[in-house]
Amino acid sequence: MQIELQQITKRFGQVLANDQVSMTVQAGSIHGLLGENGAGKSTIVKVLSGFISRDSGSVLFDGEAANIKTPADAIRSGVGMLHQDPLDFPPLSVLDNFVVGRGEVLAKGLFSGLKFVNLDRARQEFLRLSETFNFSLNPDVRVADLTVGERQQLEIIRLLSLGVKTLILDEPTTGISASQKTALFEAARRLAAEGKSVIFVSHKLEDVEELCDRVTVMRAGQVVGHAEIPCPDSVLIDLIFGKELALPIKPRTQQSEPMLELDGIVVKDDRLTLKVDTLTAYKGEVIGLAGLEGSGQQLLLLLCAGLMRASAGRIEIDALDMTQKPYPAYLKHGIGYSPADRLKDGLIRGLSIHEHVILRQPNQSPFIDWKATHQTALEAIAMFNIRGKPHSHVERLSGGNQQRTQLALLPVPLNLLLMEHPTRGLDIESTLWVWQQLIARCQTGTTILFMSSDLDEIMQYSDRVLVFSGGEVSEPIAASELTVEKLGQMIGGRFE
Ligand SMILES: Nc1ncnc2c1ncn2[C@@H]1O[C@H](COP(=O)(O)OP(=O)(O)OP(=O)(O)O)[C@@H](O)[C@H]1O
Repeated sequence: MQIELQQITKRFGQVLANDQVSMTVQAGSIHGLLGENGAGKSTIVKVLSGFISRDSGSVLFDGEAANIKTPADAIRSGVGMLHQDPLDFPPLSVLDNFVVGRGEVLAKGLFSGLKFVNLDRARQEFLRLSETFNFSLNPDVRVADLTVGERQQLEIIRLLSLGVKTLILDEPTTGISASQKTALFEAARRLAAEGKSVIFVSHKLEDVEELCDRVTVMRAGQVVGHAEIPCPDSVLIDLIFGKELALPIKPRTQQSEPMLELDGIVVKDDRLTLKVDTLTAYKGEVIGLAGLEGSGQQLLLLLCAGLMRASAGRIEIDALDMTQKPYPAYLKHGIGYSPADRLKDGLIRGLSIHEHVILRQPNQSPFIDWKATHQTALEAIAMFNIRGKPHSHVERLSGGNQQRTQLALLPVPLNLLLMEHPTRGLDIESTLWVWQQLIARCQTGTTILFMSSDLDEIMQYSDRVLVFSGGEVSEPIAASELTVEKLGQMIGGRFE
């Protein structure tokens, strides 16, 4: 099915998110959609998939005007979207999620609106599709127990079973393993070979170059260009940002004064027991935590942030014994935490940037100084280059601007900064900018521990790396002694 978007305009209040956007996606192609944070990519694909309505413009499927008002309309017309955070029902089983949105009308009369699902037939179809795409999914486990990559696989086959001919993937490679990414790319290529089309929204140029046939680039709500792949990185970067970008350089840290010392640590959650015999992180050092999601990296970060207690062992930060101390003691001792799920754990939906700034102020007075805090919010917005106003609600900011807001709220100075996926969902320029800020903090003595599923990021910015595999942790390894291939093997459990 050929898709044509013609002069789509969408405004949110004063923000012109899509300004006369036109693009054509050919049947049988994989079409990349690139652009910096806030460029308008999610808005245009949400218009196409019926999640938001356009103000003006038209959508044509195979030359015919399409009237899409809801996601169900879009799916009926053959367009389905895989969201960055899959829109599934975690307490239900995989099979129950698979049958959502389908069924046959069997009854007439009083019950004529009801649809019935033949679960045996659905199971057969589920297993067939799962096998076709090499997705190893168990229909009987709860979705809450799946990894992000498996939830994506489930959503893909659910959409395909509903007859989708154009699949929109919104940043699908963040937070999934290398093998899941291979299976995802193979599935996309298979769909294109069958004459279906894939729209691939991403910030990762290497993924776009590996997968796409052509790309459309957006900036500030408008389409600024199209390119056939292969295309040099420099051309794409120039289209995306309108300028060249320079990599921030991190000087290697001298291992002198310890900042964090762990000894005989055992920390558990309901899935995993993590043991760390000894670990010393030095002032100004960056330690990258590599591993599949759920291998213990987050447990270590939560422990060091005082958000989880160890069942054994000792933790010392900047020469102070913090073992079993409560969370406020960690805050007071200059420990900062930046969670991956910005809207669930980092920021508060429904509150503005200004209100977040107020919450961060030390409350020496029972009264709020609205004028002074408004000024502080303005300064944070200017300093962190946030595209938003003090009164902007955080859930309305683009992903990149939410991350900038979260960083702007971290106290200065900090002894220890613990970060989950510091640049997940950020465009290249924002990623470089975030690391510039983090490197500047290290130069004033802050120690950073960060987890990331992006092995290049781990290699590029870490002084040393810890590899996690099923609760086991490697010795710290100098990043200079690692390659991405070696790191990949270690993540697979080959520590020797
Ligand atoms: N529901 C909304 N209400 C108000 N403004 C919104 C809403 N959704 C998006 N915007 C604004 O529209 C602009 C485009 O946002 P959009 O999410 O489409 O960008 P994006 O290119 O997908 O960014 P990112 O890569 O960061 O996800 C941004 O300025 C954003 O703040």
